[in-house]
Amino acid sequence: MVTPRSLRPPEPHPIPLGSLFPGTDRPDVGVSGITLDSRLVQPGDLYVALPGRSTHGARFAAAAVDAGAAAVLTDAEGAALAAGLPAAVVVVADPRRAMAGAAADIFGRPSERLTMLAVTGTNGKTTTSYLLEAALRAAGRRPGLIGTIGFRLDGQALESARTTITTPESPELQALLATMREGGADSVVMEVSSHAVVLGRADAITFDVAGFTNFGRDHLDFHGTEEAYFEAKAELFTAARTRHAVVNIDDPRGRQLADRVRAGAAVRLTTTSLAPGADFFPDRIEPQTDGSSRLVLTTPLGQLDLVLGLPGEFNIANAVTAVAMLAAVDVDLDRAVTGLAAAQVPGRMQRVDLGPEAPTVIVDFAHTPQAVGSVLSSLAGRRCIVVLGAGGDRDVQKRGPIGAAAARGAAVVIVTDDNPRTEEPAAIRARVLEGAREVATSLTGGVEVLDGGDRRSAIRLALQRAGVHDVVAILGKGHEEGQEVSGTVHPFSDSAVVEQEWNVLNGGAA
Ligand SMILES: CC(=O)N[C@H]1[C@@H](OP(=O)(O)OP(=O)(O)OC[C@H]2O[C@@H](n3ccc(=O)[nH]c3=O)[C@H](O)[C@@H]2O)O[C@H](CO)[C@@H](O)[C@@H]1O[C@H](C)C(=O)N[C@@H](C)C(=O)N[C@H](CCC(=O)O)C(=O)O
Ligand SMILES: Nc1ncnc2c1ncn2[C@@H]1O[C@H](COP(=O)(O)OP(=O)(O)OP(=O)(O)O)[C@@H](O)[C@H]1O
Repeated sequence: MVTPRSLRPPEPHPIPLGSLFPGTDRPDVGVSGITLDSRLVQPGDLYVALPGRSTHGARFAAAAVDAGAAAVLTDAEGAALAAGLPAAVVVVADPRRAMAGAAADIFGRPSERLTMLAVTGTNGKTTTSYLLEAALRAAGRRPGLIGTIGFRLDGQALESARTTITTPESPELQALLATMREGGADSVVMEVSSHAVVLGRADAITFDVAGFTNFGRDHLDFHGTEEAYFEAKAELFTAARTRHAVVNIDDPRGRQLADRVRAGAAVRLTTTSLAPGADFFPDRIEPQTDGSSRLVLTTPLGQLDLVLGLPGEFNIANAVTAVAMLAAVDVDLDRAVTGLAAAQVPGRMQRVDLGPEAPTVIVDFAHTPQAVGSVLSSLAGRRCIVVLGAGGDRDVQKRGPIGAAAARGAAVVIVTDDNPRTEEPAAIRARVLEGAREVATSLTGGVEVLDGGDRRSAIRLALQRAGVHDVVAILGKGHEEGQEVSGTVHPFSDSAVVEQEWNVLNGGAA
C-alpha cells in the first residue's frame, strides 16, 4: 500500500521563495513543504497563516516558526500579527488563492501529468466518482480517487490521517496528487465540493473534464443563498478550471449551466439525460430482479450496452454522467463499462442481509431532501419504514424539507438523531417531525410519523414494526462509523447496529 507523505512533496527539495513569489524581499529562502495548520509544520515548510472564521492563523505563526517553518505567507492583518518573527514573511491580498498556486509548485504541478476528472453536484458526487474509478480500472487505467469516503489509488485505500472533508485544502490536495502520481496513477477522479470552489482548494488545477450531477437544497449555512451555491458550482465549468463540461440537463439548474457553457463557447459541452434530447441518454433500461439494470446507452459514438449493479434510477443518471465523462477523456468505453456491473459504493443503497425471514434493510447516505426523495422513489412498490434525522450545526433550513420528503415516500417515518453535534438532539428532531407531519396530514394514505429518540432506539423500533415484505431504509449516515454528540464522536455504524438489534429482537445477544 502506498502511504501519502501528507503535506510533504514525495522528494522534498527546497524551492526558492523568489520563484513562488517574485517580488518577495527574501527570494533565497528555500521552502520544501507547505501547510495551513501550525500543528502540522515540519522544518522547512511554508506556513500559510489564513484568516479564519474563528481566528487568524497568524496567531499561530510563532508556534509554526518554532516548529521549523522557513517562511510565512499571510495577508496584511496577519503580517501585523506575525511582525518580528525570525522567518521570511510574504504578504499578499488573498493568501488562500496564493496558497493553491504555491502548493502546486512545491509539489511539482502533479495535475499536469494526470488526466483530471472532477465531479460536482448536490448528490451523486461520491457515487459517480466510484463508478468512474471502477470504469477507468476496467479500461486498464490506474486512477486515484479523492472524495468524501477517503483517498484511493487503483482501488486500494490510501492511509491518511485526515479524510473528514470532501475536497482537501490545496496543500493536502497537491500532496495527494503528487503521491498518487509517484504511486503510478495516470488519472485522478476528484469530488469538488462547492465549498472547495469558494475556498480555492482546487485552484491551480485545470480539469480535463468536470461533471455536474444535479442541484438541490444544501449547504445554505455556508453559501447563504441558493443562487450563491449555484454560482459556486457553475464556477467549476469555466475555462480557467475545466476543458470539458458534462452536464445533466434533467436538472433545471443543469439546463441553466449548459446554456451558460454553450454561450461562453470556451469549454466543450456534453449533455446527459435519462430521456432523448441529450448527447448521452439510456435508450433502454431493463431492471433485473437483483436490483441491477441492463442499459443500452445512446452516445455520439454509437450505442453502448452495459450492466449497472447499483440499484435506483438516480444511479442510472450517475452512470450516464460517468460514461459521458469517460468519453470526454477518450477512454475506451467498451472496456470501461465492463467495470460498472460490480461497482459498489460503501453506505450507498447498501443492503444489510438479515436472512430470509427478515425485512429488507437498506443503509444509505441520503441527507438532503432531494436524496431522500430519490431513495424512497426507487423503493416504491414496497411498504417502507424510513429512519432519518438531520445534522446539528449545519443548514437548519433543510430539516423540515427532509421530514417532508420522508413522509411523501414512506408508510412510517421514524425521526432520530444524525450527528446532533453541539445542538440539543430533541430540538432538531422536532423540526424534522414538524416537516413530516405537515405532509402526513395532507396525505390521504395515512403516513405514521414517530419520534424514535436516539438512533439505536429508532432502528430497534423500525425493525420491530417491519414485516418480512417491508423495506427499512436507514438514511443519513451511510458509510459513517461515528455519531457526533456534544462535540464527541461515539462509534456508531448503522449496519452493525441493525445486525445487533435484529439479534436481540430474535432472542440472541447484542
Ligand atoms: C467552514 C469551513 O469551511 N471552515 C474551513 C476554515 O476553517 P475556519 O475558518 O473555521 O478556521 P479557524 O478555526 O478560524 O482557524 C484559522 C486558521 O488557523 C489555523 N490554525 C488554527 C489553530 C491552530 O492551532 N493552528 C492553526 O494553524 C487553521 O488551520 C486555519 O487555517 O478553514 C480551514 C482551513 O483553513 C478549513 O479546513 C475549514 O474547513 C472545515 C474542516 C470544514 O469542515 N469544512 C466543511 C464545511 C467543508 O469544507 N465541507 C465541504 C462540503 C462537503 C459536501 O459537499 O458535503 C467539503 O469539501 O468537505
Ligand atoms: N444522482 C442522484 N440524484 C439524487 N440523489 C442521489 C443521486 N446520487 C446519489 N443520490 C443520493 O444521495 C446520497 C449521497 O450520494 P453520494 O454520496 O454519491 O453524493 P455526494 O454528492 O457525494 O454527497 P456528499 O457531498 O454529501 O458527500 C446517496 O446515498 C443517494 O441517496
